[in-house]
Amino acid sequence: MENDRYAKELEVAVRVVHVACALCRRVQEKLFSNDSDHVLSKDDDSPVTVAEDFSVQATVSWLLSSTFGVENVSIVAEEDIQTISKDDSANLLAAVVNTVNESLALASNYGLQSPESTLGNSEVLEAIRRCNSTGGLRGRHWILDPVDGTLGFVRGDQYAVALALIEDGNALLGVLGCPNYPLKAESLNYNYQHHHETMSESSSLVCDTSEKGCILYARKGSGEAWLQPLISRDKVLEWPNYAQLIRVSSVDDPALATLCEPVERANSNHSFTAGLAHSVGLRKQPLRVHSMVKYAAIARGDAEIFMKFARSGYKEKIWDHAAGVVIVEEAGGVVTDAGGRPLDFSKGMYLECLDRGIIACSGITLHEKLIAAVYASWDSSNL
Ligand SMILES: Nc1ncnc2c1ncn2[C@@H]1O[C@H](COP(=O)(O)OS(=O)(=O)O)[C@@H](OP(=O)(O)O)[C@H]1O
Ligand SMILES: [Mg+2]
Repeated sequence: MENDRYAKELEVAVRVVHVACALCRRVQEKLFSNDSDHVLSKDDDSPVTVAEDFSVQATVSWLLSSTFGVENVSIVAEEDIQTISKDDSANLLAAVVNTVNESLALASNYGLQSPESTLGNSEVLEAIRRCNSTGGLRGRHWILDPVDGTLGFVRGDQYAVALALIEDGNALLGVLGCPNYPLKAESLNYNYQHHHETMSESSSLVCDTSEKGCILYARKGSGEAWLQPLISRDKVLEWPNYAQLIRVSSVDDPALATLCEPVERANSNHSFTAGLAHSVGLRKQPLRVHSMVKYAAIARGDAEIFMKFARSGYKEKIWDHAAGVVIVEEAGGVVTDAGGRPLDFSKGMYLECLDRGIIACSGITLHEKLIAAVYASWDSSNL
């Protein structure tokens, strides 16, 4: 039956992302209790929790392979095996193996199989190495960003675990774990560190922990996007875990619409997007949000527009978008490049054919206005 297609894959993917989010929350708790061993540096010098990235990648890889069979699982993921296989990476590997085993031991709480015995170095390395697919036009591939928005993660702000399934180049399933996105978002400027300080000052707020963090997911063509709360660590995940349907905002008046964009100027040209925003009549201050939580915000109706215009020469990666695009589209939104074309996930690891930038909107009215504004202003921009 058409409706049952990919139902198992989607359920497993959501359960796996629950495990990954629980892992991230544990690491982040350690990070903010002054355990700074977790903060290492990536080759590009951006602060990043390298151990965390590898741990999530190994955990997701092991769980998908044990559920569907190693031979049936191809994964395209952000982290490659080089960094962790170096001779001087023994401490990093030990930390990762430890975190992976802690996480997998809890997998049965999420309805997944835990390993019969703890994994050794070589098994964890093998799980990471298996994520070496490059995707493409043929076959079925899982697309994973283990920790998207690493800056947001180290700042105690927004970050996401993103898992998508593409088949023959089409993004079919999207799952976004957003561990710091409150279920009832008064503000996307929500800050984890501040939240914890406030909680320790006031015991009456302790019950709020269950209100923090959610997973969004959707299957392409279903016309439905769902949100589940994360569960606290002493609970067992009962499917479908209070899943609720989500829908994009119905606001189509630019004066009332909220724009979301990357925090870092290096990742998107803020002055160009400000020009577009002004020319279509946006009046509100833009929200700068780390990670694919921007897609989650559009899908949930907390904002109406997401735009990203990277500097020329930067190639967008499929794992930074695939899960978010499926969820926004099924929640009723529109996502294209700046030429109005759908994002093409069939060209390998990169969005090779991307025209200039990405525009995601809650509806077609805002989207058409923005595309027209890009055409009107592109030539005078310096991008
Ligand atoms: N120069 C440049 N331009 C555009 N995009 C870049 C660039 N460098 C990195 N990246 C990718 O952007 C991902 C983070 O995007 P965000 O929207 O979360 O950025 S921001 O933190 O809000 O500024 C980030 O994902 P993560 O590495 O998973 O955090 C990168 O894949
Ligand atoms: Mg990313």
